[in-house]
This record gives sequence, structure tokens and C-alpha cells, in this order.
Amino acid sequence: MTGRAGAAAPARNGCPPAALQRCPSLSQDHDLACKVMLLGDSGVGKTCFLIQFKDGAFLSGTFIATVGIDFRNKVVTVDGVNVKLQIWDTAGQERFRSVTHAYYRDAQALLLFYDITSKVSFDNIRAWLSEIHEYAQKDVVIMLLGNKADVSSERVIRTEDGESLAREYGVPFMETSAKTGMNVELAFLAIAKELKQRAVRQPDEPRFQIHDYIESQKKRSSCCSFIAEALSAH
Ligand SMILES: Nc1nc2c(ncn2[C@@H]2O[C@H](COP(=O)(O)OP(=O)(O)OP(=O)(O)O)[C@@H](O)[C@H]2O)c(=O)[nH]1
Repeated sequence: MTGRAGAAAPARNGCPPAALQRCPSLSQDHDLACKVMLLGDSGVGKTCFLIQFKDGAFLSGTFIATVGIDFRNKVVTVDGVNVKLQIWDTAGQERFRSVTHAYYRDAQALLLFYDITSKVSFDNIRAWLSEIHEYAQKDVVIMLLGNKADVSSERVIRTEDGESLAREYGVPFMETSAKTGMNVELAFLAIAKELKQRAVRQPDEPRFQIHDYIESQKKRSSCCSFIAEALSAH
């Protein structure tokens, strides 16, 4: 199921052939392929986040928990390089934990979610980070995401608490909404940019700073929830 892409393709989009030779994989529709895993407690919104990114839609209504693990591909273009993100959506339920552990080792990036309306999901982030340190590669890119930022009336985790936890672990952070789409694309684009730079960085190119990029691009939940509330009122 891990399906790495195969044959080498000619360099495109101004990315020099020598640099692309170092990419983890090459094929017709993309220059570089990367594995990204979505982690976090059951119900935090991982599947909805993925569907929002892939199809631009929100799955509302009955919550159907993921069983085991599933994946979707999406190609994004960053700085002229086509990056295929193979995104693994894991089941948050404890009983599937041993299944998902097996997939950590191959992942180049991990999006770790909590739900801003659930204290338990936030408190469990430390346990998730311990698992990550146990099973994932040492240089894996980790991003902390506080999802459901559109539901401001039920918020129990302040933005500052998310920021401070992320600072403690040295990982980038933002609040997101799989419902409104707030910061969904940004999360994946930031990952794609970081992984692309690791694979094809030119000697004279400045190093990509994922923290700075996110800080400069992210939308604040207060502004977004204001807009979402205004829209839902009509
Ligand atoms: N308001 C709001 N609801 C959301 C958001 N994201 C997900 N939900 C809802 O939260 C519930 C759980 O979402 P899922 O995406 O299935 O959660 P999950 O993390 O994939 O859960 P598991 O598959 O069990 O690990 C669903 O009822 C969604 O409609 C969001 O950003 N805002």
C-alpha cells in the first residue's frame, strides 16, 4: 500500500536535473513524492481536514470514525516543483494504535491535531508526541494544529495555550478549521515547501524557515470565526 512512485522524469519548471536526482521519487505527474500522516485523538477532525484539502468540501453530519488507516494523494506546486503529497489519515481510536505505529517510520511529515473544544484531545498531545519520538524518523517535520477554530462558542483551549505547547516542543503551530477551510491549504503547503527544500535545495538558496512562513501566512481564528459566524447568520 505504500506505493512509492517509480521512473525518473525529465526536470521541469526550472528545477535543475541534478537537484531532482536527489528527490525521494520521480514520476510523470510529479517531481517529488512525500508521505504525510495525520495524527490525533478520534474526532478532532483529521478526515474532514483531508477532505477539505483534497476536495474543498466539509463532511458535516454523522461522525464516522476512521477504521485503521487510509490515504489520498494530492499534487501541489511549490516554487515550480510538483510535490505529490501522499496523505495518510489514521484512526484516532486507541484500539488502532498498533496498526498506525507501523506507518510512522516512512512518514516525512506529521500533522498532529487537537480540537480546540476538547481539553482531553489537547492534554493527549504530549502522549502523541512521545509516540512520535518513539516510532517516527528523527528528522520528521511535525506541525501542531488546533482544529475546529470556527466553533468559538465552545472553545476550551486558548490560542496562547496551543502556541505555548508548540514552543515548548519547538514545532510550528496554527489553529485551523476543516469546516471553513481556514489554514488547511497553508498547513500542507508549508509541509510541501519544507520537504521540497530538503530534497532539492540549491547551495546558494537560503534555508526555508517553516515557522516564519507560517507566522507570515496564517489567518487568526478570531477573524475567521467572525466571518464564519457572519456567513452562517445569513
Ligand atoms: N465545526 C467543526 N466541526 C468539525 C471540524 N472538523 C471536523 N468536524 C466534525 O468533527 C467530527 C469528527 O471529524 P472527523 O474528521 O471524522 O474526525 P477524525 O479525527 O478523523 O476521527 P477518527 O477517524 O476517529 O480518528 C465530525 O462530526 C465532523 O463533522 C471543524 O473544523 N469544525
